[in-house]
Amino acid sequence: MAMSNVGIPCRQLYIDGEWREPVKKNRIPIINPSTEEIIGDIPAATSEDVDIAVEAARKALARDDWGSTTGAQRAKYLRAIAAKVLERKSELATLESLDSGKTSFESAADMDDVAACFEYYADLAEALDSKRKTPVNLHLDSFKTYVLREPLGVVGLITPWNYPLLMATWKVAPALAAGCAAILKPSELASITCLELGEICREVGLPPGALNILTGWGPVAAAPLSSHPHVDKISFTGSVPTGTKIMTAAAQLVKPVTLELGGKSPIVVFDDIDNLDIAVEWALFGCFSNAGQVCSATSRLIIQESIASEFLDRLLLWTKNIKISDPLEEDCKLGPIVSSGQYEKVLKFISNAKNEGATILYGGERPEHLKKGYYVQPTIITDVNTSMEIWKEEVFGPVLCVKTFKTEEEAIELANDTKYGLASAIMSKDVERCERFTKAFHSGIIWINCSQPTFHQLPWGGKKRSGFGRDLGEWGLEKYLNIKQVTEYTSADAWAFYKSPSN
Ligand SMILES: NC(=O)c1ccc[n+]([C@@H]2O[C@H](COP(=O)([O-])OP(=O)(O)OC[C@H]3O[C@@H](n4cnc5c(N)ncnc54)[C@H](O)[C@@H]3O)[C@@H](O)[C@H]2O)c1
Ligand SMILES: C[N+](C)(C)CCCC=O
Ligand code: NA
Repeated sequence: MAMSNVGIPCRQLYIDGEWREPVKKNRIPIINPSTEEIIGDIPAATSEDVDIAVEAARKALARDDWGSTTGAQRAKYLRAIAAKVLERKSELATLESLDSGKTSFESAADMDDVAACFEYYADLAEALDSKRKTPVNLHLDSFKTYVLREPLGVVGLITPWNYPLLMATWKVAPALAAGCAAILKPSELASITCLELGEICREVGLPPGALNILTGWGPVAAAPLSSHPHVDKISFTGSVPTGTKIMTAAAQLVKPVTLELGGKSPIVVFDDIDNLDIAVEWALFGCFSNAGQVCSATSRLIIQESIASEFLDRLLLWTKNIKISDPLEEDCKLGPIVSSGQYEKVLKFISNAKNEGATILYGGERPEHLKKGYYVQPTIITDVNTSMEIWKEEVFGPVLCVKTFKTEEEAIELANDTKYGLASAIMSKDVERCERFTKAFHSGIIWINCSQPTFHQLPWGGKKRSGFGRDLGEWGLEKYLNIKQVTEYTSADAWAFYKSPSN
């Protein structure tokens, strides 16, 4: 096992710019999924702490040092956060790997993305100043009108464990750029780096209450945000069942929500591809990176029959070549699943597929050389039909299922044969065909001749059961703004709708 000399910080809840013990004083153990050992603990917030954090956020909005800031002033904080993340990049990346099982390469890439995302929203915060007040010309003498873009208020940000700090950043950075006050609730399965974000905010002097970070169990520490009368919006990334609960609770208060949920995304490969190995690598990366714990994982390979056998042969060779090890080991390409619960779920999906008559072409088990840790081999499943669970449900593990097609019509039908609609990928050198598929795919993200590359300038989100609303890009900022129209009557004349009693 690779050793790490990075210590796990012992933190409290980050509320109102300081570390505070949870009211009920409870803590949750941190488990390293590679060793199954307890390596520390995190505070477990309850609704009492949520109330205190919401109050701190309200006060921050009412105070000049946060509530009256310009975008340019907020940008300075965002840039300072980005700089601190880069300063601590190697330590934060190691913490992310220890907590979530993510390979050190992927954790380091996440930290670069985190810093770049804060920088990007710093740019947008600055740009917001010139758009804060936009006149609207009605071509009327008697009215002057304009539109204000204001911070929406107090926002609850509830995030998952698969990209712990990155998924939090996709929400925290635009929320702060917009001038909102936020309460972040990261996943209980991986919260360490999000708590460190609290320390970074403290160090850069972010005004107290602008960002509060509550760790804890979802139903106890996050659910009260959805039903809190003083939380103006919930932005959520996570599973469909939790998203449904959040939307139900928020609906009682007509509270807006953004839901970034799961997926069962297709990757369609045509026989006109120039280079088999290049396509094979994208298929692999699309499903096995981050141990398949990716909402947009292209976990259904839909391959043209004419090249299926050759493609699968190459796929097997590449898959066997993946280094599975402790995530901190050099060149590790596949670490463990995040927790024992998720590990059991992934294994159950594989055994159900077998029981339903599918073939486990490769993998499906714990790698022999790893006796401890929540490791699953990269798994390829064939002889799949469209009524099987493995075709329909999100596994959130390194499990690829394969189906073949003959015609383009059949391919698109298979691709869209899902309740989800997050991402879709096509591999083909035929430009017009790629355009046809771009239009025909029912999803919010399209990848052409690749799978997974993500840029923070572009909108991220899905349709159907994958949710609605968008993170990232200008769309990721807009949802934290209240659009306020202002109409001023500028005429000296009476309105003259009613008869004046003095006449
Ligand atoms: N679309 C995307 O961008 C995206 C990105 C990452 C993950 N995901 C999805 O997330 C899922 C995996 O993440 P997960 O297991 O952490 O999801 P999850 O739904 O179990 O948990 C997500 C968050 O919700 C909280 N939560 C749990 N119960 C809650 C409740 N009753 N009310 C409010 N919050 C509650 C959890 O504590 C956690 O912080 C997968 O389905 C995956 O596809 C989607
Ligand atoms: C495509 N990325 C960068 C892996 C991000 C996926 C976010 C959701 O799991
Ligand atoms: Na963990």
